[in-house]
Amino acid sequence: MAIWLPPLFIDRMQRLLGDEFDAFMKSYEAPKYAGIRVNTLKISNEQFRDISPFALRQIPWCDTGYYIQDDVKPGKHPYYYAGLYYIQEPSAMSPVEVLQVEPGDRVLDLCAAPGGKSTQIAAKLQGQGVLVTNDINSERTKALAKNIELYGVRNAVVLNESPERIANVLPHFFNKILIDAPCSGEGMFRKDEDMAKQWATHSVEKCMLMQRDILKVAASLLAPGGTIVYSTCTFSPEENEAMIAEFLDAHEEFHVMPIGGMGSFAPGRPDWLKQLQEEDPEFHFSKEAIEETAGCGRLWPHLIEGEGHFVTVLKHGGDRSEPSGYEFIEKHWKSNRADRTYVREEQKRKSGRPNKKEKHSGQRKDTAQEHLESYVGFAQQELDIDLPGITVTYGDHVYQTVIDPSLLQGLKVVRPGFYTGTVKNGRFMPSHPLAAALHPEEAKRVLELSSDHPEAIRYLKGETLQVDRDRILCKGNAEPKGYVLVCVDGYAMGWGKWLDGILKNEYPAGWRWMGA
Ligand SMILES: C[S@@+](CC[C@H](N)C(=O)[O-])C[C@H]1O[C@@H](n2cnc3c(N)ncnc32)[C@H](O)[C@@H]1O
Repeated sequence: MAIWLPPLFIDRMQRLLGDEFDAFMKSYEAPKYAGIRVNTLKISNEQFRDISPFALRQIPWCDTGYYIQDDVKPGKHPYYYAGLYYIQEPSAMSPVEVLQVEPGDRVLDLCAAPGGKSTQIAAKLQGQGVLVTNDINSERTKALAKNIELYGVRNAVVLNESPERIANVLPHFFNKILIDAPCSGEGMFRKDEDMAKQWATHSVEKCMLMQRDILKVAASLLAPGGTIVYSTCTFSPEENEAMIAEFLDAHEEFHVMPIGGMGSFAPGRPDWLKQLQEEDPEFHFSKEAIEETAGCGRLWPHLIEGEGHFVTVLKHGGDRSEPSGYEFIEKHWKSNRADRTYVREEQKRKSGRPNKKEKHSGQRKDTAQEHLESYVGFAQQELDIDLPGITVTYGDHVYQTVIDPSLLQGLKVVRPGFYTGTVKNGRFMPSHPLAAALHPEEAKRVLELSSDHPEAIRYLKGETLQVDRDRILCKGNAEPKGYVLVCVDGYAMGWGKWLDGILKNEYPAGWRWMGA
């Protein structure tokens, strides 16, 4: 056998799988599958297939997902830095596919870090609607925010919260919710041997407690007629079918929308639930709930080309015409906003909360207003772009947001919206996420680099480049001097500032190309 597996896990799988066990064990000798998913916020699926530096083979359950050879390094190409694709394990692409996100949806990704599935949801939204992406682990939300920004997402809010606290402020707000639950990770042992070693610590029992709590709250976040997708990357029935049956018994208005037995999804295992119930008095499910779990979907490493996954679509039977929490909130927001701009005044001192003197003199409000004006001036002069939502300032930072900022008060907000830039000494400095989200036709000045030329990597390493005036493509009557959107083969990577034949590099230090 190629990798070490916990003996207790082997015993359990043998008992559960019976005749299938040998084929299952053989899958651990097969190589793991590598995948990338095209980021259609930046490039169409067809265009990417035309320019892909790697040989691509379609993943059956995801239109924009492709197997790549295990020996290529997709993280070492300028297209990765331009956010053209996300490197993702093939089976991990399935939960968002079955959530069936449409432009305009209000989607919550409750356990989102580092953001693979959030970037997939954002691509499906195509900039329309709302994505609230959350993780309870503050360290992991840093990677989540970075991925949202690298992939050019304009309509997301990033939170670092418990599901309960989100439900307190946004009850019944979302029409689609993804719970990619923390789990014991049994399906990832082939991909990541450390997961096998840590299996005892991330025990099935501990994970069940977290999953149960998260599922319990999710129902109060969903609008009538909405959909919850629950997924794990583990095999144990306790974390999968048992969680679903328990949820169904507690929420009679929900049903499983069957996917098991369709396409690549093997059916759920109601027989395993019956067995659990017989062996352990802690488990008790209704007959109906047990039967419904046949509609859950399982991806098995010995049946498909990918790792182990469990996916279930839970549909709320409520009438879609019933007003959702979102409709109440939206009405309140519309009646309370005079124009498209909003000044957030009661921020903490560090990020701009007014001190007593400012509050009474109105000085803080003036500063925020000035920041807004300097952003609007920049946008009018330098961009050709129409962003959804409203502009807000948090201290010196300017964001565009699609959610009423007053709703987020009291929550730990990592990004209140799309971070467009910072105002320093009265001047608006565009952010890197703004550049990453732009298409060349939305910027006044563009420099095109080629992925075949070393200049592209030199730019990504943070080097200053010598660039002749005639290489800066200017729109209308713009002059080459100023902020330039630096692109690779037509796709934005970041900013540079051009003056007299020199392009000052604005690519942020923490994002740069490392190594050769
Ligand atoms: C399987 S990972 C998510 C992977 C992510 N969906 C992706 O595709 O990149 C599970 C995540 O759940 C988070 N988590 C654990 N308990 C949570 C809770 N109660 N509320 C929200 N997130 C939680 C963990 O910090 C972890 O990042």
